Amino acid sequence: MLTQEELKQKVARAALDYVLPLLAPDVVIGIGTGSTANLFIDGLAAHKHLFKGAVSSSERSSARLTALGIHVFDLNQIDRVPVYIDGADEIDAGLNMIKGGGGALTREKIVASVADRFVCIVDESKLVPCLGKFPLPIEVIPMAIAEVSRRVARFGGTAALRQGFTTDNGCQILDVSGLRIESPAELEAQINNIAGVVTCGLFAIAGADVALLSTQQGVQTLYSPRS
Ligand SMILES: O=C(CO)[C@H](O)[C@H](O)COP(=O)(O)O
Repeated sequence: MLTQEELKQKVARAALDYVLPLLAPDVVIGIGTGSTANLFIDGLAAHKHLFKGAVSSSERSSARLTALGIHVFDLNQIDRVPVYIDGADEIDAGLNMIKGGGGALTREKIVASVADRFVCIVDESKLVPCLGKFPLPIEVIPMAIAEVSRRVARFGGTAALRQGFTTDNGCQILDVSGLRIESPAELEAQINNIAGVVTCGLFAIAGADVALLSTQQGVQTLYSPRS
């Protein structure tokens, strides 16, 4: 029986196998945030001579990439990102996700939106029939915390301020529990439309294109029904 850590290592290796054929001297790849993404970064470092560099979804990942000798570009300098590799907190069969457990959801959404392909790397504990057991992170402009909390209560959720945490964008995170997420894309649009919300951690309007799912039986590849 593989541990969750071993499952993460296997999916990080599978992500490396996925990315290696895409690497070329002019290629900049997108890299996410979290323990699974970290394992991918560590494996990628051995191949740094094969590609130009990376754009990253957090200061933490940028620091790790830089320390391993992978050049990190400002996204404003880059016009093409062939692939974005990142984990998730929950993913469903339609490759809709909840992300932001590490608080990097906004930059994750930005880098993912630039990338041609979002490849989500998860262990099987993250695959759920319906999103919402994992509290939904929402990045909020600090002055709007009380009002956004009241607004999300209308969707059936209870918001808790993530204590002692400030995002890379100088904002705060509300973690919303108790949501029943039947239409993830619809809820994503509704929450993102609340004044003061930077973005919510639902990735459903544009979910992942591919998921590499690490199971006890091996790594499975799932494709988005949208693609
Ligand atoms: O969205 C994220 C960070 O904001 C991560 O992708 C998510 O929290 C999964 O992390 P891990 O790979 O450590 O389980």
